[in-house]
Amino acid sequence: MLATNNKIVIFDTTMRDGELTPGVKMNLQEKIGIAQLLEQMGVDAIEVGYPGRYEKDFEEIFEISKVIKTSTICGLASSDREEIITVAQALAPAAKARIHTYTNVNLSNQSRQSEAEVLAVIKDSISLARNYCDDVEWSAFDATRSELDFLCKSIEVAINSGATTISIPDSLGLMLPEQFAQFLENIFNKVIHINDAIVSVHCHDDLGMAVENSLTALTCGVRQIECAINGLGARKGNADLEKIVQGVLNDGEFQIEIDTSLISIASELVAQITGIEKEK
Ligand SMILES: CC(C)C(=O)C(=O)O
Repeated sequence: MLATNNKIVIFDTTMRDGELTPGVKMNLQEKIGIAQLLEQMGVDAIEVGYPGRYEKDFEEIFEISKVIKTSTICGLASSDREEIITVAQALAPAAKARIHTYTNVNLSNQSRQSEAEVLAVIKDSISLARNYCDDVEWSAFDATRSELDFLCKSIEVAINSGATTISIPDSLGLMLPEQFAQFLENIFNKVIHINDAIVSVHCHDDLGMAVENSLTALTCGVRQIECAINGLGARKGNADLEKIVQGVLNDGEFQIEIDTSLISIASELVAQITGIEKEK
């Protein structure tokens, strides 16, 4: 069943996935400047870092959580207990906090765990995150290379365990728009409680399809798009925030609350900090 609400949540990952762009590192002051501009712009959720993996990200999330009031501040963790507790501690000062936790659902990638074990990991990690935070996003890492029935079972467990946003990443950017739409439609048809959570997409641009795939996803019921200023992100990057916002506005069917006049200022600021100009 399709979602009926037409509000699109804009989730920015310039400072988390964007920091995986080859050669890019941002310091605390730079991240504070970017976060303030994203907040002014009206970005709903700002992902600042991954403190379980990168020590410097703890202080960045903690300090940015003190200054940002209207946008949700988000930090990433794997399903590991210590990583979830660390991100919860980093988010402690936030007015609006989100724990984003992920689990690899492509079992062909890891022969160590059975389906039942992975489902238990999903349940335990999300339940733990919910003890700290009412707003928990769960990402099905490598979803587009996973087995569909297992992916759907995983999503059902994630929702039943308290995830409020479910993200379906195209982690390696392998999908073409029609394929991705069919894949998402299958998920919406098979997961019984899918409309109890906001469904998100996180598309990588390896085939140059991140923006098109993300916008196509809206017609399938997706209501959050993960994107980055100047399309920064691992390998070829993530969906470019400016193109996503413009695409949503042009469509006219969805509601979005972004001050578009600030996007070029953010683009220039991020280009100056990273040394990477936006591709036209
Ligand atoms: C952790 C997840 C969201 C990710 O970055 C990816 O799948 O690309």
